[in-house]
Amino acid sequence: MELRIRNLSKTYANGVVALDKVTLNIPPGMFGLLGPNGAGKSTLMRILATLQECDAGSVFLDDIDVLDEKDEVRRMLGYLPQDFGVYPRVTAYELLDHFAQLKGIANRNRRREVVDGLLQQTNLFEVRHQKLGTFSGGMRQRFGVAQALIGDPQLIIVDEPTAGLDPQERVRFHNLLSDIGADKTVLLSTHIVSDVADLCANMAIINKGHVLLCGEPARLIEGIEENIWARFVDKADLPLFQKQHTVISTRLRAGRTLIHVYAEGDPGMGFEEAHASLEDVYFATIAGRHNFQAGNC
Ligand SMILES: Nc1ncnc2c1ncn2[C@@H]1O[C@H](COP(=O)(O)OP(=O)(O)OP(=O)(O)O)[C@@H](O)[C@H]1O
Repeated sequence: MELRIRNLSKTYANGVVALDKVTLNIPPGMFGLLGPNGAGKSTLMRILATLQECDAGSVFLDDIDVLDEKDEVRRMLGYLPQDFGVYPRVTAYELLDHFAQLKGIANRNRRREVVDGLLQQTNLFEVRHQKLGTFSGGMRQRFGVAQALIGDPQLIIVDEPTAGLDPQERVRFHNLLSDIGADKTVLLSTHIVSDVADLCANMAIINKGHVLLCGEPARLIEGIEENIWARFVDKADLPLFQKQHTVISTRLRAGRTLIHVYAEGDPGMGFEEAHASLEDVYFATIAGRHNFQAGNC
């Protein structure tokens, strides 16, 4: 299913503009919504998940009016919120069974089939009788996906799912999401660029309630290919470089400081053209230097 968001706006009572005329097309497959903390991602996710009202705009899931036909949307939707909490003293099986009841799967045998299937899909079948309080962060997130998948939803929304996971757990979680994304519409909100680089066929960058950029990651990288320059600098000289150039990232490489700058042409001073990455696209966009648009948002 395709999600079409048009001019969606939301201002909180305290005057914070969380979303300002957000327009996006989200086709089937994995779509990454990337932005720093406070960008408006969770607000957007909650509105799409029918948990929060917007002030203006429209959202359609194929021909379902998301803002109006909430019950209809809820039947199609699986949602893993950012602050997904579990009852620590209940087992994975028990809680999933409970959620399945709430989702209206009344028949016991059918429910068992669904719950067992989801536990297997999320690799939790072996630990299904363990209490959720004993689960690692990665296991809890996979459990969160299992509950989001009850009822075979066509649209799945996951909000910041890999924060706090160790590298192995992240890989497992990514594999699970990419399996799901093969035949559903999956909207993944994150501030971790590599999550999007690894998983998403399409993406958008959002900051301060505005969509700054959208398109296919590979094409967005192509669009910035000639504008990213790199060099090592002494840490003490960093403020000087920041004054003279658009420094979009600073990182340590084996104890030395490597900077990437955005420039239309060769900035001289020993810079070399760098192999651009999605991280460069992201930081250049957030820094306001880059607004190449590949495709329609
Ligand atoms: N209930 C609320 N009342 C007032 N302001 C809010 C409320 N919820 C969010 N905000 C503000 O709206 C802006 C967008 O917040 P939102 O949580 O949607 O961003 P985010 O991109 O999901 O960030 P994070 O990853 O930190 O959750 C922020 O400035 C935030 O402080």
